Amino acid sequence: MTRIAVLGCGAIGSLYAAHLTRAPGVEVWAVDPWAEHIEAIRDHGLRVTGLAEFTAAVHALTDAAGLPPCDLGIVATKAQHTSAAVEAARDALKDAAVVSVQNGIGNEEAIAELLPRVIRGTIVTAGAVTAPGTVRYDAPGDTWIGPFEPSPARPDEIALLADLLNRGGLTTHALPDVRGPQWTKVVFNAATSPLSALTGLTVGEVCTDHGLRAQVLRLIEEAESVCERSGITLARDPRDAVEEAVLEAYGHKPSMLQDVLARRTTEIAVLNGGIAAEGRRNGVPTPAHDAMVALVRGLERSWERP
Ligand SMILES: NC(=O)C1=CN([C@@H]2O[C@H](COP(=O)(O)OP(=O)(O)OC[C@H]3O[C@@H](n4cnc5c(N)ncnc54)[C@H](OP(=O)(O)O)[C@@H]3O)[C@@H](O)[C@H]2O)C=CC1
Ligand SMILES: CC(C)(CO)C(=O)C(=O)O
Repeated sequence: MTRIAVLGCGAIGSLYAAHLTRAPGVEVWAVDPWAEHIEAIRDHGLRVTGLAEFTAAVHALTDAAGLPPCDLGIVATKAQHTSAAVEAARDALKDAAVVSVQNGIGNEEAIAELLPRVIRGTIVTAGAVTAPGTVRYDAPGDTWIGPFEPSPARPDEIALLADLLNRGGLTTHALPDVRGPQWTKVVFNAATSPLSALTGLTVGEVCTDHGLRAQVLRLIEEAESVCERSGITLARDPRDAVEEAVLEAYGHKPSMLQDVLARRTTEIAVLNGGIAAEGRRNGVPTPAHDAMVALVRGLERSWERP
């Protein structure tokens, strides 16, 4: 039996937790502070709607102190909660290989500060929690996992996680180096999510609006210059990811827009902020990404008004 902890049981954590229960010999434990959601999962199971329709039996907790020792961990909180979530689950995960399925740059570094064996991950799966205990699966998408170079998980652990995700129904690729797919996703998110968050438009609406599309392309070009200078080879042209999003996820509200609608702090610091920081390290100017950071931070600040 493989015991897997999922830290953060929101949209992505719920999708990964539910699908993993479909792999043979897996026990899934999910942790999330949202008491109503956890109670609904305990009482009725975790319900998936949309692209897949099933209900999964997941052990659900509001406090990571109740986790048993686990073989694998999946971090699916927003980036700003990574350290707190992993710290709380540290005992249960001390012998586990732990993957980040989050967006942005720096989550693996945060996990590796607390745990010894880390898996770099990136995903294109999309969804949203629609009611306590229910997650809607919005867009299909692959998952890429591989060693986090400074504190790598063992190859057999990475292969096991890939196998279980595949058997659970989430197409997963285990690669020796996941930086290309990860940066491709980061560039896509940074080029589209803040524009969605600032306008309230879905990813498809942003990418098909004449004026906004020009900004999307400008953000992509700027990020490509950063990657080029840093020696990061993107796995694909981010413009193709934009076309794909229009076709496959037109109506999806990116998680950054979901945050803005709920007036929660966004992940702008690890998306556009991550690209801008990498640019600064290597002397590549990033005025368009800097503007996105300033605008989204300004929006967040406006919520502080009484
Ligand atoms: N939604 C999507 O379609 C996609 C999201 N992603 C990425 O996946 C990651 C997760 O996003 P998403 O699922 O949308 O986010 P959600 O906000 O839906 O879920 C995150 C959950 O983590 C919980 N949480 C906060 N702090 C802790 C903690 N200390 N321990 C355990 N749980 C905690 C949150 O609770 P609370 O709300 O109370 O803070 C929330 O329920 C992000 O990095 C996002 O960018 C990637 C691809 C697509
Ligand atoms: C699904 C996708 C790609 C949409 O932009 C995403 O990563 C998000 O919602 O944060």
